[in-house]
Amino acid sequence: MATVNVTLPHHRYEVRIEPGSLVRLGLLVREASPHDRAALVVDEQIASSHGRVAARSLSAADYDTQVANMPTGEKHKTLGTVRGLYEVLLNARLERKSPVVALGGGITGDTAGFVAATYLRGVPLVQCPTTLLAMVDASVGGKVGVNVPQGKNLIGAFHQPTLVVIDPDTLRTLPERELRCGLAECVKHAVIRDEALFDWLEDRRDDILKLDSDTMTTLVERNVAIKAAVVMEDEKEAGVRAHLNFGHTFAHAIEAGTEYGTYHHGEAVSLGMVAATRLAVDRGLCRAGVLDRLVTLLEAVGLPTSAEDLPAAEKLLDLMRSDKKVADGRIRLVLPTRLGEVVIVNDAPDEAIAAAWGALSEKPTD
Ligand SMILES: NC(=O)c1ccc[n+]([C@@H]2O[C@H](COP(=O)([O-])OP(=O)(O)OC[C@H]3O[C@@H](n4cnc5c(N)ncnc54)[C@H](O)[C@@H]3O)[C@@H](O)[C@H]2O)c1
Ligand SMILES: O=C(O)C(=O)C[C@@H](O)[C@H](O)[C@H](O)COP(=O)(O)O
Ligand SMILES: [Zn+2]
Repeated sequence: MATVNVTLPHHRYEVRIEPGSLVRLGLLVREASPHDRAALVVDEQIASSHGRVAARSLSAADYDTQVANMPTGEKHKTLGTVRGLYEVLLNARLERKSPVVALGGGITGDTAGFVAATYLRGVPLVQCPTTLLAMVDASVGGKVGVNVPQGKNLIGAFHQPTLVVIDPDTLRTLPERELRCGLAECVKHAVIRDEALFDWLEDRRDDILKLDSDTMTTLVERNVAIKAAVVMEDEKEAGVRAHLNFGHTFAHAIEAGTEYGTYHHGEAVSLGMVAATRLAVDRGLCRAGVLDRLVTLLEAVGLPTSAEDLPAAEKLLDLMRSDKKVADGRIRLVLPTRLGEVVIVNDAPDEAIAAAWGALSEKPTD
């Protein structure tokens, strides 16, 4: 069992990483957020499996638990879903001290988290991630929110959890496509902060894809530590937290530009990191060898590095202008200078960004 502490100016919480801990969820929630009632928001896909274990555990810890199913998929990370969840909480008369427990991937965590941030102006949130992506990234750091047609996560809040409970054993039921998506954010962490993690991912990728238990726990621990460190340095993205957005200005444009239906977030991030790194190479910010190693690793774990079905570059550029990092109308991009280090640039010409989009759409040559 490992615990990563997240200490912020006005709040602190534990990220508990322990195989088999889902059965003890109720007791862990009671320690962090005692009350007689709780809401369990669960991804409908896992409601009858992990959801049942979590609901039993909460009841055994004396929570009167209101279970709300969250529809699966990025298309449902909307204000419409939020409204439905508000109804459940209101009808159950949940109070200010009643925790909302989010069980599922990042889509459940972000949506239920936004509900927790706004219901009664804010109630305790417990993140219980069941995808690799949500374990290593989405469950930590307090970004919650939903998508709109204009862009990803454009409506949201910062609402830090009271507790994060990670049971890596829940990954055993995760489809392989989703495991690969989680690895995209792990590669991102390695590129922005930790060259040694990049080496380790190159070495251990087969153990990871086989879900070797010790390897998975180490993978989650190392990535949570990076995410927590960045968030502790800059909780509300006034500065370095933007580094966690490496690849995301491109990724979010892909997701919105394809109506949130074609690419999963991790896949879009994979494409986005390739585009951003190619731009960095073109602008002389980093060596071509970095791009080569990045593409090789992403492909080795089965993530996309090119896409022929993207919308036109003008549409994607337009979507990039809705990014939350835009300042004074300028697109701000996180670009690598070497493995383990990135910089923020705001002077990449549209033509250079369009060229990076164009290169992404080119068929790779053997
Ligand atoms: N808040 C943040 O800091 C942050 C960080 C990264 C990503 N995100 C957001 O997270 C979302 C992506 O999250 P995701 O990749 O977890 O997607 P997701 O929530 O859609 O989960 C992926 C799929 O796995 C299924 N699933 C979940 N757990 C399972 C399990 N244990 N066994 C079997 N199936 C399971 C789900 O039903 C879904 O089909 C995006 O909306 C992204 O914007 C947020
Ligand atoms: O926590 C952060 O900060 C991140 O940027 C993590 C990202 O992986 C995540 O996708 C996040 O939701 C993107 O942030 P956004 O502010 O661009 O929506
Ligand atoms: Zn992300």
